[in-house]
Amino acid sequence: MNIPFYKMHGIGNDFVIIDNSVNNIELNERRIKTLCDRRYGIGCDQLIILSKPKDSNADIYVRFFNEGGDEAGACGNGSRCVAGWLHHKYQRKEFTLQTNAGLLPVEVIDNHTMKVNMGQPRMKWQDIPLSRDVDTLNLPLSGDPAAVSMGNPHATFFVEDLSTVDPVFSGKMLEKDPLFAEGANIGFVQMLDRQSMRVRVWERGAGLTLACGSGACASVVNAVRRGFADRYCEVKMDGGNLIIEWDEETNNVLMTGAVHFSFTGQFDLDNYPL
Ligand SMILES: N[C@@H](CCC[C@H](N)C(=O)O)C(=O)O
Repeated sequence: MNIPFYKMHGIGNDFVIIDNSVNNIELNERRIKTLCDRRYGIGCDQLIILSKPKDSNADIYVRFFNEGGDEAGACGNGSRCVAGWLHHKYQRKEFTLQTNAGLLPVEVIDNHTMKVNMGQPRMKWQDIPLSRDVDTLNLPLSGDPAAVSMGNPHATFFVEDLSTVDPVFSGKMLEKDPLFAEGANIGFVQMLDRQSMRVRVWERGAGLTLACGSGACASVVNAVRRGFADRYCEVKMDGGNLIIEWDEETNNVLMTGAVHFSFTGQFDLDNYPL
């Protein structure tokens, strides 16, 4: 059985998108891992499954799976790519995505630029979630990171010089620290000035990616909380740049950046056994 898929990326963070409202394929960890595997499958950082929304205010229900097989509540770049996919299909300028982290309004700026409202950051230790009651602005870990949830858990390390950090070594070690009840995405941030920063993120369940949208949001939120940044920042990642705005009135975090279709195709479901 041949299943259509769409390969997209948001500044290098790449996704395989499957419209399951049409196909209804059965998913399990093994099948997800195989689809995401760059050696044997199509290959991507995250698999995105679209289906009919349960909420009548939403246009589509979106689920994100890391290449490791686990499900994530939020994915910023993935949400922007789904906005690009919807725009391509329906030629509208506004959509609402239903995700496991809530309803996310998206705005089409132009054919390749999408703005997602990622909602309000959560800073209480239980909401991140951490495994115990600690100050989320200064976690009791070496390097003094700050934690926040953008619908998924993030820890942000502020460093003087990003070129001295090995995000693979440190990320691997920290992702599953017992302080993070459900693991965490580990971000490393070098402030350039109050409105720009360089960021690299070791993603939970996916490793070092070229960009992480929710990680960019978390970096700006934590930089503002620490007094390092203004609420409007350019975040420079290995794959490109994002504009992040943390709105003072609504407390929502807005993310704007480019999305691109890489290719579309079909895969034979029989090669992806359950
Ligand atoms: N690439 C993403 C985040 C994907 C999920 C993350 N790895 C997690 O497990 O929370 C983004 O752009 O936000």
